[in-house]
Amino acid sequence: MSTASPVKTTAVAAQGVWKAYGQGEAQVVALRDVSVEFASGAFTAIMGPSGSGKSTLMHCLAGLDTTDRGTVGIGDTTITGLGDKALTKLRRDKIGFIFQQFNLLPTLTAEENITLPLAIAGAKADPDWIKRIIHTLDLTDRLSHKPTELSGGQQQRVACARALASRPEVVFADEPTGNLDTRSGAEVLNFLRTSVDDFGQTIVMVTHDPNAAAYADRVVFLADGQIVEDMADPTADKVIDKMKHFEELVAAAQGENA
Ligand SMILES: Nc1ncnc2c1ncn2[C@@H]1O[C@H](COP(=O)(O)OP(=O)(O)OP(=O)(O)O)[C@@H](O)[C@H]1O
Repeated sequence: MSTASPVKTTAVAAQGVWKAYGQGEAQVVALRDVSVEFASGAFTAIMGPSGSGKSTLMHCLAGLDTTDRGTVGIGDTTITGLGDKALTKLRRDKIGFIFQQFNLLPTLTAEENITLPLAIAGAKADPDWIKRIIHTLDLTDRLSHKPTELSGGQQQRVACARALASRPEVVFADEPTGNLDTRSGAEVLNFLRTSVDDFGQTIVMVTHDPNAAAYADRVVFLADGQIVEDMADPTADKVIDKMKHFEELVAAAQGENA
């Protein structure tokens, strides 16, 4: 049964975001006036060439980095200008993260890794919800294992369960299949898709892989710090085709910035 609301609200929004690193001649402008909205209950992929600003955008959206100009909102909270303490609380309460390197704590079991963020937040786990995620991820037999006793695919499925445990407003996934073989990667992507379709989860995923992007509802393409394309209902072929034209897109974006 789908729990997603038929009326799409905005889970994450960036408005006029600029971000530069360094000073003077050495300055790199990573984001140039980026405005983008991510609907609740949708799965969006962010793609673009290396250095196009994907990680910077995700870090700014997730409150892991500050913007130079512009605003970012998560749900009904404007996070721009929040202090460290408020940002930490917001990330803990409203955001789930999935990283390429899994980032599980090696001394804890799979189950402890899944529930640790809730414990740190002092929040009570919803046992039925946790059970449902663990069952969907086929981790029931692995809960007492430590990360070193799990395959890469199993570790990433534990990381998925951890990200969803608090039912966050949005899950940011940074190359979640980058370290996985094709089969394990497909299992993780199928789960992310299921979490959107069945649980109404919002997902924003950075990826280089057109096959991974095809699991999303939408692909936002970045080039040279700007959004150059917004594709609905992607297929791997459509994405590959678009990537072939990236040199033209980059040239067009650079022409506008000249
Ligand atoms: N902390 C930093 N200090 C200086 N420059 C940075 C920093 N972080 C990113 N950059 C620069 O900003 C630009 C955008 O980087 P970003 O990592 O967002 O790109 P990306 O699209 O995620 O790249 P990749 O696909 O290679 O991970 C690049 O030119 C990068 O070198």
